Amino acid sequence: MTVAVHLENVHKTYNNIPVVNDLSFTINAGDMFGLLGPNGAGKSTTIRMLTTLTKPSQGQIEVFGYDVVSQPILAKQCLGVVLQAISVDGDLTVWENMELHARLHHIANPGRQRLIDQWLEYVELAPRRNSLVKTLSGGMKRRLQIARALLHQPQILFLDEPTVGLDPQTRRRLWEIIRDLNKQGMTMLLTTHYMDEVEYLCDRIGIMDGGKLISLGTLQELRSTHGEGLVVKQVGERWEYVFFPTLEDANSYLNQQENKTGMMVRPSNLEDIFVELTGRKLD
Ligand SMILES: Nc1ncnc2c1ncn2[C@@H]1O[C@H](COP(=O)(O)OP(=O)(O)OP(=O)(O)O)[C@@H](O)[C@H]1O
Repeated sequence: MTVAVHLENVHKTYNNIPVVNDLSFTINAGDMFGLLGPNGAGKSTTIRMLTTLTKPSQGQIEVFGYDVVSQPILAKQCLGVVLQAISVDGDLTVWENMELHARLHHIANPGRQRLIDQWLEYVELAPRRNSLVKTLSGGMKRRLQIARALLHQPQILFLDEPTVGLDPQTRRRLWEIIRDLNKQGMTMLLTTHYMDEVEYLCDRIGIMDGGKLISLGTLQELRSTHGEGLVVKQVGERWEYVFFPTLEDANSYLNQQENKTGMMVRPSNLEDIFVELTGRKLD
């Protein structure tokens, strides 16, 4: 199994304040990995370190075997990145944005034109190739960012909150693109604070809070660790959640109760686990 990303005891501090704290995990080639966490958890900082945009204060990061600090150029050749802020130039056309990026990556013709055509076609922006980027919708700009990030044929794509601020239909469309790229063999790491996004897209999930990785695994592994069955109890004005190893355990607990008023059993989900781990809900 080829290792795509490896972080070992990674720390990042800004003005002596830790924002990423002792992060260690591995992503294998072909994985679709989701980093879930609330605002300020350290997800963007982690992506910035992984993509050589900022250096870790401590620890080691490798992308496809290349150290991001000592071999940044080689690491950058393997990776594509779609940052949270729309980073395409609004005063250039779609085509010019692609062309500029391709030239920056020293992609020579005739291959350059073919690759631009291919990726614009893929993200369904070919009909808008001569439009100024500032005239595109948010979803189109995001798709352009993705097409641009794929031009130099990276092995891994990093997406920082790719669907934030997009309407539900546009989100779904982007999800299909992300999923399809992964099916074609592209390793993906995406950050998000949307539960449904990780549940729908990701085969492994890392939960970050306060700069730390507080849980890691597949959804099924997380559910097995924290409990697959849940009893929800109404206590006065609030709801109390009690985890049980299995749904049957939760049911038998409920059956033993004399007064079952305000109690309900259901399978646990990612949101329950997140709330259990962090003590709060995501926005
Ligand atoms: N350049 C910087 N200088 C100082 N503090 C920073 C800098 N970049 C990030 N931080 C701080 O680091 C913490 C983590 O921020 P980060 O953007 O990595 O979190 P996040 O999980 O991606 O959240 P969001 O979803 O809001 O982007 C925050 O408290 C943020 O204010």
